[in-house]
Amino acid sequence: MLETRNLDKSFGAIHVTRDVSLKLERGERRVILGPNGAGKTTLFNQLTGEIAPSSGRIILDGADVTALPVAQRARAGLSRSYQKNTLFDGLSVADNLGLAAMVAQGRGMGLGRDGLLHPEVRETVEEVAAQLRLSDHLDARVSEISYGMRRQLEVGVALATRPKVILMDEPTSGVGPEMAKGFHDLLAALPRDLTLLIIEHDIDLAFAVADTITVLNYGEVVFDGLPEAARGSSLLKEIYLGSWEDA
Ligand SMILES: Nc1ncnc2c1ncn2[C@@H]1O[C@H](COP(=O)(O)OP(=O)(O)OP(=O)(O)O)[C@@H](O)[C@H]1O
Repeated sequence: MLETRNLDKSFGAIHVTRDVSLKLERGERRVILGPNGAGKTTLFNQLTGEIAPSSGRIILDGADVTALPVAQRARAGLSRSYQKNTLFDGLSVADNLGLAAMVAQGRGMGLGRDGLLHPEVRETVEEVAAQLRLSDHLDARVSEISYGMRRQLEVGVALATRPKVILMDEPTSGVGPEMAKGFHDLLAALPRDLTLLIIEHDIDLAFAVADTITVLNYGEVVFDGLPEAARGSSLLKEIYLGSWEDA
């Protein structure tokens, strides 16, 4: 479903991703681990098209998208849930989901409320809200909901575009451990044919949601495989030191 072939990215003399080759099957949930500065976000930026790789290819659902701009990759089924807040604070939860659905369904923003009231848009809003346990908050303004709920809504906005693949950059950053656990349960319950690639710092949480794990260190893939095998890797223990001991 999503593949990278020998992705390399340098900023001047700084080599940030090195020969990164990954292959995600449809429905796979893969977690990317790695210390600060390992190149995780830079890898995501290349996948979405925000930055161009220095060399290498990106294949989405069988098509080479390496040269496609961000919007076209999104239309081809690649969606990203951002670490930074990309929600419309003054609008309701329903309208944030509705706008994402409208655009993805090719209905222009110019239609305004008429577009939001379209049955297909409403259906998507209700379905996504149910998946992310936001149904009771559809009429709340984003500025009124909790931080944790905003993080859920960010995933909802990505989901409302009906993507094939969602990239999530630390979806639980800043939320407490209890909430983070609930959040990962939500992710685990998403439709099984949806492919997820998730950057996560917390190893326990990573293991809770991952089918497979990739570890980046200094821009290089140093582990790629099943979580059970990751647990046994001495290289990972070295990279994570203390935090690994707690896992
Ligand atoms: N535009 C840029 N120009 C120069 N160096 C950059 C640029 N973007 C990223 N880097 C460098 O690339 C390295 C990897 O950064 P990146 O943000 O991808 O790591 P990360 O694994 O996501 O880290 P974190 O966990 O802290 O978010 C860092 O050393 C960073 O300073």
